[in-house]
Amino acid sequence: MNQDEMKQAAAEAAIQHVEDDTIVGVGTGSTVNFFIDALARIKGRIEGAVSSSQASTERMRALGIRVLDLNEAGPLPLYVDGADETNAHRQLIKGGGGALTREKIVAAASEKFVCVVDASKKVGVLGEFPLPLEVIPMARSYVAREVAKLGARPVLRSGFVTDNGNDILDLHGLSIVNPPELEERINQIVGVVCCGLFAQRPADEVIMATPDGLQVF
Ligand SMILES: O=C[C@H](O)[C@H](O)[C@H](O)COP(=O)(O)O
Repeated sequence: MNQDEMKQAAAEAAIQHVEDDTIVGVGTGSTVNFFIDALARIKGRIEGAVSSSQASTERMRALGIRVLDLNEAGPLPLYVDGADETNAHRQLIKGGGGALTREKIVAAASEKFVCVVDASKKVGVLGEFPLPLEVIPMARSYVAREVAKLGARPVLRSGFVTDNGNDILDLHGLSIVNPPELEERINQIVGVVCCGLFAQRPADEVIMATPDGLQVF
């Protein structure tokens, strides 16, 4: 199985969590794109979806999936999304595609967060993948100085603007031994819109595709 086949296997396995006549929260990225394709095949069974990015919205609309505003959808039973890294505690780094803020909002508004990944995403300690922060543009230098005090090497994602009109700082060089604590500290820095650590609210279930089959934890 190559990496794309593993992403597809994990994403398609998440379809079993989708219940009839519900609104599904949908994440962003190459793994979730396989989930969207699978969701399109059962679109007659669901009421619609809430999207976490412009990219996912466009893909779902092109496939005929009804996309609703989160403010009109109410609490969601299920959110399905990928991740850039996961540890054994289902704590995640997300935001490689820059969609972390809307992803965190939709995840928070959902009862169950199912994360779909291939085996390359599983790590012992989070932080090898640079941790994305969405920041208000006028605050980016201030935030960069503050996160440097935490041991990070912040790099501005050049030429990238989030769906919310903000910048992304990617934090290199972190070995995140206490993810909830770091998430809390970063959340307190003025100018940070969202931290790509999903640790205070980890995934409820990770479906990980490996060359030998699916693992669920
Ligand atoms: O902003 C992007 C999201 O957090 C994605 O879920 C994450 O980057 C994983 O994406 P992919 O499935 O393409 O590896």
